Amino acid sequence: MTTLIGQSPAFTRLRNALSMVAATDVGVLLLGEPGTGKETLAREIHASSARREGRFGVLACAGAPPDALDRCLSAFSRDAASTLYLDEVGELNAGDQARLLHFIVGQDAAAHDGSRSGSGLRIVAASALDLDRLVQQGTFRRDLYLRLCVVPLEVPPLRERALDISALTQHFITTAAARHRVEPPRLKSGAERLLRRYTWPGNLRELANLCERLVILLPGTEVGPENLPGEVVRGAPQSQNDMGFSLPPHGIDLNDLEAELIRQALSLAGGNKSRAARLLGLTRDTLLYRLQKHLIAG
Ligand SMILES: Nc1ncnc2c1ncn2[C@@H]1O[C@H](COP(=O)(O)OP(=O)(O)OP(=O)(O)O)[C@@H](O)[C@H]1O
Repeated sequence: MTTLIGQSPAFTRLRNALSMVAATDVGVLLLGEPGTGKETLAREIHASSARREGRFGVLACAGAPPDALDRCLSAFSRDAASTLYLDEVGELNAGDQARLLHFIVGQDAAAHDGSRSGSGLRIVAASALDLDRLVQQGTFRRDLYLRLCVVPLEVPPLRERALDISALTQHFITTAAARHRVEPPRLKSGAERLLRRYTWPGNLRELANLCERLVILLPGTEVGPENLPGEVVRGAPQSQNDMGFSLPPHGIDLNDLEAELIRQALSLAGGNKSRAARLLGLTRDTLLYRLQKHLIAG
């Protein structure tokens, strides 16, 4: 079982909510980007619940064979108390959505009228897609959504858990080194800083993969910034491109911006037109043409 790492405020809030829902049997919907730890959290709900002795099953709904849901539901509902994790539940086709709804409604009715003996099957669903939007678009049944989503839990992306990055990195390095039976590499402070600054679009999975790569390629050595992938070194900030400039939401006047950049280049180059042209990636002739166009005195 995975040791749950995380002390950041966002993760602590989630962990508290998790222990509250684990004590109940309500439907839980985990919402979060790929790789944020949804399956790990679903396993934690199961392991901290009264069902911990029962089975934990996983169905990846995206691309599942036509009868996979049916087979899972009947196999797991035979057990006394198990949990079924439905990953990417928004990918279920219309037929499977109807079957799942029918199963949940039947189970709830049996619990109410006392005709069910055991504790039934608990469904924990997860989605990286915005299920609410799928409901509005008519591709996901509202009645099923309401049954699955008694408690929705938002799983934060790693970029909102910067305080957890060092502990997670250590954890992934230590466990990968033990798995591969090698000495763990040690991170220099510059490398650690870059890992904390990066925005991790692939979330914990991307960090875990990088740690495993470092363990395999650099066992027992010191890891510096030069050993990290380019995107981590560059920082790849989400809202900015490689130029460090983003178009403001209200837009700009391109003509005015060009004139302003030319003035700044001339100022930086101390009035030297050839140097100013190089700063702007232009030939000297093109710069002269643009100086005339913007009526800028050279
Ligand atoms: N809190 C945590 N502490 C330590 N490791 C974690 C934690 N959460 C997730 N992990 C690890 O991070 C990796 C990704 O987690 P997981 O598979 O649960 O994410 P996911 O959101 O279900 O991914 P996907 O959406 O791609 O199915 C796994 O290696 C898992 O063991």
